[in-house]
Formats: sequence, structure tokens, C-alpha cells
Amino acid sequence: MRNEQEFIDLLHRRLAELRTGAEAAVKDALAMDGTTFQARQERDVMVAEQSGLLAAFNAGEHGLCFGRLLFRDGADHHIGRIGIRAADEDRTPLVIDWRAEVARPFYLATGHTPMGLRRRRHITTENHRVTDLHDEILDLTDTARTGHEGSDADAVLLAALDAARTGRMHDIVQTIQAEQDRIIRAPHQGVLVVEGGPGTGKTVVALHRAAYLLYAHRERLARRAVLIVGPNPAFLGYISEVLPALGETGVLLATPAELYPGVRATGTDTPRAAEIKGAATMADALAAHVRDRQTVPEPDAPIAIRHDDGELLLTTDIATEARSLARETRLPHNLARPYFAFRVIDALTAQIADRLGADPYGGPSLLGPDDIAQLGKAVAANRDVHAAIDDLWPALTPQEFIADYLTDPTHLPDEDAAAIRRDGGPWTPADVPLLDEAAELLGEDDSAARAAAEAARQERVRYAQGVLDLSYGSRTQEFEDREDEDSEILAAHDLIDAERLAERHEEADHRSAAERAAADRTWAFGHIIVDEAQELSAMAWRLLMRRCPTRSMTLVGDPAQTAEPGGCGTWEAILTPHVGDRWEHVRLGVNYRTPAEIMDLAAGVVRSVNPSFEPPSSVRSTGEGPWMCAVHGDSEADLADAVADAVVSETSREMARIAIIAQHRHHAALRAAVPAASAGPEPDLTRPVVLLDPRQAKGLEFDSVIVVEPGEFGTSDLYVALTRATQRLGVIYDAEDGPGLPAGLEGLGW
Ligand SMILES: Nc1ncnc2c1ncn2[C@@H]1O[C@H](COP(=O)(O)OP(=O)(O)OP(=O)(O)O)[C@@H](O)[C@H]1O
Repeated sequence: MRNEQEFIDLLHRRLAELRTGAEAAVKDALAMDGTTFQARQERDVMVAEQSGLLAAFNAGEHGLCFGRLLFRDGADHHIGRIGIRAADEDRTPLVIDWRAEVARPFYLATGHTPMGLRRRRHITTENHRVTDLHDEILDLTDTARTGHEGSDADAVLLAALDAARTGRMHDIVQTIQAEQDRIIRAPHQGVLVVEGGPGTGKTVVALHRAAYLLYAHRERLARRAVLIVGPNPAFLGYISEVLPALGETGVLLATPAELYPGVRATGTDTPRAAEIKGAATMADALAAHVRDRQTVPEPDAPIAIRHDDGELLLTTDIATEARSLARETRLPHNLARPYFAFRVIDALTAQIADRLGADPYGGPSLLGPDDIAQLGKAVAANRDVHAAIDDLWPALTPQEFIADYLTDPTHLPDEDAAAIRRDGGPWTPADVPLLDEAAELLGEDDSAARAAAEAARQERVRYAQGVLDLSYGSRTQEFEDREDEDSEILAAHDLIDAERLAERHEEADHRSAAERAAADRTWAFGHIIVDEAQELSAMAWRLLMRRCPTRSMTLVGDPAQTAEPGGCGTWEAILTPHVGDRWEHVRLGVNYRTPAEIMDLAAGVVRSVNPSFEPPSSVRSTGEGPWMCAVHGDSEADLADAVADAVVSETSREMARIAIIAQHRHHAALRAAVPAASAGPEPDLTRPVVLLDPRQAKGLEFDSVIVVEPGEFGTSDLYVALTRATQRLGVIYDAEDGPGLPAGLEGLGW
């Protein structure tokens, strides 16, 4: 113990040195003069690199070193959250990053396959103090004893699983299990599907995989960033500390509803509307609707345009031919629009040229190419021509287009159109993939943005020229009577020209890759992790696949927990349209969260509708079964009071985090009865009591869970709610006026 403590002290001293060095480097880099584009880039790279290092060093502050490997050949390595080297010439590794290959036996070695190990040590620390050591002997010929050998190799794991929850997920670097390690380090570059029941560690494994990939492919991924998609903001808050604790910051966390920059989806759809909007057929309906916006005049109603040289007629034939030509480009709507416009202008110019140049004696046109070019310019400048083109092939923004589509949805069966019809109102999460689809179909006509950027650049150049002129002016005044043209004092105009001075005024982009990715719809992420992947609709998958052209993805989920009606259901249905059969599927089968007593009950609920259902097996049991409380009252307040009493009783049992899970319609009464509970769209999960609806509970966990009126939950929502507890589960229902206990729970408490 003493030796390990001395080592940990040494490590923290070294960490402090490194941190001070990185802090100074960040400051120096920020102060670097970014005169040229290249210098600015170098400075930004330096700031990003050193800030990344600083984040890693800060992460190392807690539980820096947690393991030690003693090999039969005498090698001896400490394993830690981050790698640290000594200050000596060889930069000798003091502690090895858990993601390095040499650290693998820490997670994989067994007595049967010792991987060269003689002994494996788990080191537990608290605030830099070594509090426990636990040795496992992997070489039976090793007879040396340290006094820290334990008979139960799982003691460290069980201590972690039994620990009170904090409302934030923690990393598991100290106790990653072999089946999890294989997934975290899977060499597969494409789509990896991780399936497993509740509490099998899918989320935590996916997060560690992100950390591993950022370590193993740092060059590529740090530039492109990793996107992690989770079901709701509360869940993202819950997992938000895992990667920073592992020293990783190049990650963007988002819900599917947040993936269209500039749009906040605050509205809600009915389940039916969300299902229709999520179906793959919506893509065809929107594509057809775009074509509908590319129109031609009726044959008997050509568009008459007043022009200085006489009336022009934009006929069906002209528009149809221009439309075919524009469509043949296969460009998105807005980008094909100039082709349509030029063709129409050409045809109208020809019309007027035929009229004006007609030789009364039937000879060739009297107009030369220059005359025709002049006529073309006049037609192109005619406002009525522009108005007609706008009418036939309008420039559209995705927002306008989808808002317009939703007021009168087309290319759908009548009842589906009626279900999604909406006049105004806020965007909903199910609208976000539609906006993204529209952006693809319409294309961003960035010519205006480019013209504006160029104008701004020109403006900066003019400003810089002014600055230089001033500097030159002052120079002549200062030096005029010295005839000192070769003065060694250099003025600004000697060193830089106006263009470069203009660049200097451009704002430097210090944003990280993740921040830039968040603001850019067309950003291609290096890797995407999708949690609760079973819930995403076909349209949401189309959006996500666009964000990851390399298809380097980890999808985690559990089809048995599918709650959204628009959810894709099977992995084949999700993936075949995008990657065919080129994806790998792995399973996790051990439940690390829910004790066996609770899991048995939850499994019974699913078995009542699917008798062959096999739940994951729990790694722990607490000896304590779930409890039940039937309320015999005659008002909503009686049910809420019973919940309040239960919260008091659970608190007295020192349950650190308690969740009440109830349908939304009970929330007002429950908030009144349990005012201390944090509730609302983004509840604070670090508070001792939290009130959630079943969908908000997805992916979360608490020491104690109280499920209210379970008869109002669908099977999959109830399964999710019942599997959130790490210690205790209770069920409260109204035995007088409520729907009663659902199938699978009837026997509870009797
Ligand atoms: N190897 C491990 N060591 C310590 N804790 C672990 C380990 N594996 C999983 N856990 C813990 O088990 C709990 C469940 O993990 P996680 O939330 O990742 O499961 P999940 O499969 O995503 O569950 P669900 O589908 O119900 O959301 C977490 O508290 C996690 O930290």
C-alpha cells in the first residue's frame, strides 16, 4: 500500500507539472500573432492541441491510476485513465493509457488465458489516497503473497455496481468486462450494432468506444468530431460527464431533434403524425412535391410579359423545354433553377429577335450576334421575366417548403395527409428529418452567400488600403525633410499589402471541430454513435446517414424497449437501405444495473405478451423484492399522497436518488405532493428526487424507483420504467378508480 501511495504521489506531482506546462502553452498560443492565414491556422491548431491536453490532464485528476499489471517476463505497468510520461530523456511511461494495447490484459486476462500476466492489481483511490488494493494471481506458480489477494475477483465490480447513484453516469475504465472490452476495441470500421437488454452497459460501452476511437484514430476523428445521438436532453445531461472524465472533448452530444442547425423543435406531434412523418415514403412524397413546384403555364394561358420591344409570350412549350433541361442536370431544385431561367431568357430573346430581325423579303435575320446579345441583356433585366420565372420555378428554403407542404400535404393517402396537416405552429422533432430532406432536395443556393462574402472581403481590402494609405501619408510627413527613403524603420505598407492586411482583420475561428459541426448541416462526422437506436424513424436514419458518409457508426439499442410508433423495429429495416448487409452485430447479455428480483418482475411483463422472451441475466441480487401499494382513495390527491409517503420512506432508507415515473397527466398532482421533486422537460437528475414520464426515463437509472399507475403504460414503456432501479422498486396504483395492475404485475405483493 505504501509503495503504491508513493507512486500515486509521484504521478500527481508529474501531472501538476504537465498541467502547468499546458496552461502556459495555451496562453502563449493565444497570444501568437496571426498575421497570415497560415499563422492563424497554426495558432488555432496549437490552441486546440494544448486545450485538448489540458482537458486530459484535468481528467486525470480523479482516479488517475487504477491498475497495475505484473508480467511473467518481469514487465511492470501501471494503468490509468490517461497516459503520463516522466520528464526524463526517454520520456519513460509512468502510467499507461487504458486504451493502449499493452493495457488489454487488465480487462481480458483470465486464469485460463493469462496473456503473460503473473498478477493483476486493482488500485482504488479517493482524493489521491490509496484506499484499497486487490490482487488477482493469474500464474498459479506465483507463490508470493502481498496480503491483498482476494477470493472474489468481482469484488471491485460489485462495489462499483452497488455504489449510490449521483444522477450522472460515470466511466467504467476500472471495471470494463471482457465482453465489453471486445466491443469497445472492435476493429470494425463500418456500422457496428450493439444489442442488449436493459442495464447491459450498451450506453457506457458506446461511450468508451468513442473514447477508444478518439485515441486510436486521433488524427482523423479530432478533425471530424464524433456525434453522439441520445433520446432526450435529460439523457444527454446524464451521460455528459463520461467522455470529459476520460479526457475527451471532441464530441457533440445531440438529440435527433437538434440536428438541423437553426431550428428548435419545441412542438409535439400526435403519435400517428410522428409515425407518418417518420416513414420512408415521406422522402418520395417530398421529392414529388418539389417537382410539383416546377410548373409550366397552361397551353391556353401563356404568360404575357410587357417589354420595351413589344409583348413577349412565355408559352407552355418554352417552359416545358426549359424545365426538362433543368431537370436533366439532376441538380437539386435551387441549383437547377438558373438552368431553367437561362433557357427561358434564351427562348424569349429568340422570340423578340425573330420579330425584330425578320427580313421583309424572307432573307436571313437582319440582326447580328451583338444585337442579339443586347436583346438578351434587356430580356434578362426585365422584372416581369424574373417574376414569371419565380412563379414557375421558385427559389425555396427548406423551412418555407416544409411549412407549405404541411398546410396541404400531397402524395399521401387522404387520412395520412389529414393526420399531419398543420397551419403554422412550432417545429416538432419529427419535422427535423423532413427539413433535412428538403434541404437535400432543394440544395442550398449559396451564390448569394458567396457574393456577400466576396463583397465583405472587398470591403476589408478597401479598408486595409485606407489604413495603408494613411500609414504612407504619415510616413511622408514624418520623413519628408530627412530624405531618408532607406530608413530602417519599416512602416505597415512596407511589410504587408492590402489583401493580407484584410485577412488579418478576419475573425479567427477558435471553435472546436464539435462546435463547428453543431452549426453546419453538411458537416461529415468521423464517427456517429446512436443510443436507443431502435426509436429512430426511417427519415431520421436518412438524416444521420447523410451526416456520416463513411458509415463509421456504432448503434446501440434494444428492440424490446421500442416505444416510438415510428421506430424502425429491426436492425435489418434500419440498415439495409443504407449499407446492405455490411454491418456487424454483437450482443451484451449481462445486466449490471437491475438486481435479479426486479428483473424477474420486469421480464414477466414482457412475457405476458411474448412468452418466449429472454431477459439479460442480472449480475447481482439484493434479496429484496419489489414492493406494491394499492391506494383506496377517491381522488387523484390520494394517489399523490401515497407517492409522497413512499418518497419519505425511501429517503429514510438512504436511497440517494429516487425517481417517480408516472404518465404526464399525474404530474401536476405529484409535483404538488412532492414539491422537492425536479420535473419538467429537462429535470435536474442530480437532485435527490426526480419526477419523469416513461419516455424521459429511457436510458437513466436511480437507486430507487417508484412506478405510478403502471396500468397506464404500454408494455415497452413499463419494461423500461421497471428496469431503471439499481436497488429498490415500488409500484403504486389506485385500486378504486385506476385501470388496475397490468398483465405480469398482478401477482405482485400477494
Ligand atoms: N463493467 C462495468 N463496470 C461498472 N459498471 C458497469 C459496467 N457495465 C455497466 N455498468 C453500469 O451498469 C449500468 C447500466 O449501464 P448502461 O446504462 O450503459 O446500460 P444500457 O444497456 O444502456 O441500459 P438501458 O438499455 O436500460 O438504457 C450503468 O450504471 C453502468 O455504469
